[in-house]
Amino acid sequence: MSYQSGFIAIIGRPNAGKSTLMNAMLQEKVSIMSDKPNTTRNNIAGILTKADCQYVFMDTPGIHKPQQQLGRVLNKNAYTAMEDCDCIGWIVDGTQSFGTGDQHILKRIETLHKPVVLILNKIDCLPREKMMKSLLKWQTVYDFADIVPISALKTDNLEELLNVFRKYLPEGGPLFPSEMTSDHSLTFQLCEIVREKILTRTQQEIPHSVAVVLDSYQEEDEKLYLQMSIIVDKDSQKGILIGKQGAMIRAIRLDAQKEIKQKLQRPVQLELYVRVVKNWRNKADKIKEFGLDELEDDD
Ligand SMILES: Nc1nc2c(ncn2[C@@H]2O[C@H](COP(=O)(O)OP(=O)(O)OP(=O)(O)O)[C@@H](O)[C@H]2O)c(=O)[nH]1
Repeated sequence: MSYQSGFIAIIGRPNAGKSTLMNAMLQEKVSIMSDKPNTTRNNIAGILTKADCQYVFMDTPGIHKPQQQLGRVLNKNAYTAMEDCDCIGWIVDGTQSFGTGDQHILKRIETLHKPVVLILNKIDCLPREKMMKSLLKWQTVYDFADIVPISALKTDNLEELLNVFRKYLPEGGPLFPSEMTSDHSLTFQLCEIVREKILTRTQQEIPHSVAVVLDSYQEEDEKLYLQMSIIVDKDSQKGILIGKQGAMIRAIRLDAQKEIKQKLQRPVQLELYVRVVKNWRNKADKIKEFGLDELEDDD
């Protein structure tokens, strides 16, 4: 039997469960996850290699109505993945009904003429009757190549989803080495771990206002010394992130340090600094500098 390989863009509204799904399919954490919308900012490739097939999943930022330049860049990252893939996996939160956000995604999809698999997620929260109703509704929305109900969180029906995706991958050899699970650098992954811990511990505007960059990376014997900057766009946010007597930043540092240690299987010392770059989310050069706009800006 011949080998198949190709790109699958996992798209959807913020919080639909894109990153949870991708990590569950890969059985490895390649994308950070949180209950805050717009957790994912970059297109992240997660690579799953099987004996006769290689899936390259693109986890994309949630498509939303942008308020800032950063929001426009995030949407653009998602649209590019949709244009460049072999198959689109549109994931929706099954507990929510079809809304204007979905309408917007639909309009984009209609222009692309690609196979679209509708993934009805969070069925662990849906009584069977509601799930059937929802499936019927989605069938009327578009001529989907397939519709697959799943729970990304409970890893329910994921084998079926992989079998469905496979139908739409072209014949061809592996696109990446079989041992590779992500296309992002270690630096990117380490900064994302820190950002995830910030998202988990903070509320309101903070999660959307931060960027994390690596300032220095040094190895001494076995130990790794990392210095990172957390960028925020207002002085008041700096105060919140540092917290009372430094309690918040200490907690974030310890959470992140623990996960980085586990990931790298070696001793790690992490230092974090909070810097204010006023209104950075509206500055194209800063968005690029912080690694969020990987693409040429053509609109
Ligand atoms: N109950 C339930 N919760 C889920 C499921 N999948 C994801 N979630 C939760 O939904 C929230 C958002 O999940 P993410 O995977 O970060 O969503 P996302 O679509 O990547 O979000 P953005 O990066 O903001 O676009 C998290 O709190 C997840 O735990 C599921 O199958 N069932």
